[in-house]
Amino acid sequence: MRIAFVGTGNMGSALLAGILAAGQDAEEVRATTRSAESAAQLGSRLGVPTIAVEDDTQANRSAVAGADLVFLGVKPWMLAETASELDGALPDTATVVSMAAGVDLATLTSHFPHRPVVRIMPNTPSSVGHGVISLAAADEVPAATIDELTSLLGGAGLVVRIGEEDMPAMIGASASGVAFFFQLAEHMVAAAVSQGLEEETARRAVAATAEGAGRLLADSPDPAALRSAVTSAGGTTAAGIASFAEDGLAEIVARAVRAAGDRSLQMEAENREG
Ligand SMILES: NC(=O)C1=CN([C@@H]2O[C@H](COP(=O)(O)OP(=O)(O)OC[C@H]3O[C@@H](n4cnc5c(N)ncnc54)[C@H](OP(=O)(O)O)[C@@H]3O)[C@@H](O)[C@H]2O)C=CC1
Ligand SMILES: O=C(O)[C@@H]1CCC=N1
Repeated sequence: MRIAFVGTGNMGSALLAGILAAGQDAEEVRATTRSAESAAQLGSRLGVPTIAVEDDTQANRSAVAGADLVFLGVKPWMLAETASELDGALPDTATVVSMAAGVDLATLTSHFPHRPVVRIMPNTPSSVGHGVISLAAADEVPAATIDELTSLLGGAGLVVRIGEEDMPAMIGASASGVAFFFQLAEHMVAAAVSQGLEEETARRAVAATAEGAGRLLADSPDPAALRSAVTSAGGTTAAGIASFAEDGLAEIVARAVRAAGDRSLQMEAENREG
């Protein structure tokens, strides 16, 4: 299967790294970036032929020529411009896969009429094969295409087929959600350092704790039960959990998850109008 990545930055390269590590042949992939510097870095890091638009104004058109799957990893507001640029270069049989937050399937279909269009929402742990990739497809996408895509993306992590109406919740829970875990880790490191721990020690301890928590959750996805197993009555964890409750952690997290999803809907409207 020939694959093009148009725009291969933080998210595109994470997804590509996961797919390659799972066995996708790098020679079958073409990637593009805006700058020559990014293209050189990506090419040497992933071993994928990469062309920069800065070096070759036809880079995106050349990359998609002959492709079966075209991943769009440019910023959401660039989708319309990218679609016009690819007009006439995209093979009739190519499936278009957008990872843009804030561009809905109807808008994608209007940009790429007569092409099967799929919307995915990956997250950055895709680079190490532990991503979450939500997938919503336009009605006319053949089941065999979705199966093939699901199998490819499975190399980068857990693929969850959803209706598009669930995209905002999945953005809050996984695509943006992974950053919420990172932010909690940042605050835990800072708190430990403020109590005298060396920063490097704190970072390593928090990272290993996050990895351990993730592994336990993967085996038994019931966070409340896992938390309960750590929490002795009248003990240290109970003191910390009570502090969280007093400060309204549940509401703080709910608002953040909702804010991410709401912003995606707002962006969808902006990108429809724009
Ligand atoms: N970051 C994340 O965790 C997630 C991002 N997304 C979505 O992924 C998309 C990309 O986001 P992200 O990876 O964070 O952004 P980045 O800025 O890291 O990546 C954008 C990429 O597009 C390239 N680019 C810019 N202009 C062009 C052009 N004209 N032609 C070809 N390539 C171009 C950039 O090249 P250069 O580096 O040279 O500028 C870069 O490789 C967005 O739509 C976002 O909504 C979805 C889920 C999660
Ligand atoms: O912050 C963003 O807009 C992108 C989409 C989801 C994660 N990062």
